[in-house]
Amino acid sequence: MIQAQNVSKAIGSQQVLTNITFTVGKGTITGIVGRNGAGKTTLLRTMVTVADPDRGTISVNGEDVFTKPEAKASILYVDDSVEALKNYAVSNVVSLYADIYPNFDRDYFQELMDRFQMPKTKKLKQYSKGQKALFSLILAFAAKPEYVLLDEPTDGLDVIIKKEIMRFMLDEVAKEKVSIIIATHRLDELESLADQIIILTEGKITETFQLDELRDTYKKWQVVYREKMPDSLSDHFYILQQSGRAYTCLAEGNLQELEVELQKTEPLLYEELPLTLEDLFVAKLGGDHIAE
Ligand SMILES: Nc1ncnc2c1ncn2[C@@H]1O[C@H](COP(=O)(O)OP(=O)(O)OP(=O)(O)O)[C@@H](O)[C@H]1O
Repeated sequence: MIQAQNVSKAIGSQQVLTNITFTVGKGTITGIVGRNGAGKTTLLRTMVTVADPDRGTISVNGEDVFTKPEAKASILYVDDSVEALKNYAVSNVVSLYADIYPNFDRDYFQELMDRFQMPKTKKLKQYSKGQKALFSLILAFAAKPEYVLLDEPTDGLDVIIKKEIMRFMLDEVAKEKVSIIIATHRLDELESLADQIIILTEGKITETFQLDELRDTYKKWQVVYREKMPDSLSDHFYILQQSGRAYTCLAEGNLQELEVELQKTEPLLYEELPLTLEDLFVAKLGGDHIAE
């Protein structure tokens, strides 16, 4: 388990992180979502001690990462540093990783290279931007860390590869019990992936959501009335969209009771629709916090 407690950091005169507190459990995926400049990268860099906090602590399984090097060694941060190695041969970069990370698994590395059909080039610079991003991920997971921190991991990747990577990450979490923390400004990419979402706004955590709990408390329905939706429903039903007499709404609370309430209003028809993260965010935060 990683725990950040009251982490604060200023860069120059700017307060970049303020009282950041959260927990990441073993074998889970956490999304840190925020707009550009919200402090996501600074938070990840602090977690791997590249940046020092002014206050607060970060621990792995109870051990402080700043005082216990072995605690830090279980976290691997994937940024764009592969770009800096672009003049190196692929084999040299693999050797470098194998030297740094004692659990690096060369067979698994090769398996992943084949799975993602990575071209057998000699130099890293022969990879496209997307292939370099993919290569960084392959290196990271082949190193078999306990925690992987990813900064905008799917930037520059096409839709098909993105989907494959999402599936791959879910497999890794299920199979290897690795925990993944993804910093992103794309909420939609965390759909059906994250267990927990942390919203970072101007360096502060403004919301933390456990997705299981959210899905137990919300339901989305499309409801059509002969005339309009009765006012009696509006307290527990958040209208996401209205088109004439058809409403797409989100119900919050005791969902069984609310469905009975809905039936009592005798709609012409109503049906349940799949819930998306974006719906939840619009309902919960009024749309202001959706990172675009
Ligand atoms: N080395 C630095 N010098 C000065 N300011 C910095 C430095 N690094 C970060 N900042 C400032 O800290 C704030 C947070 O930056 P950070 O890169 O952590 O945000 P981010 O959420 O990762 O943004 P993005 O989504 O654009 O990558 C920004 O306002 C940025 O300008």
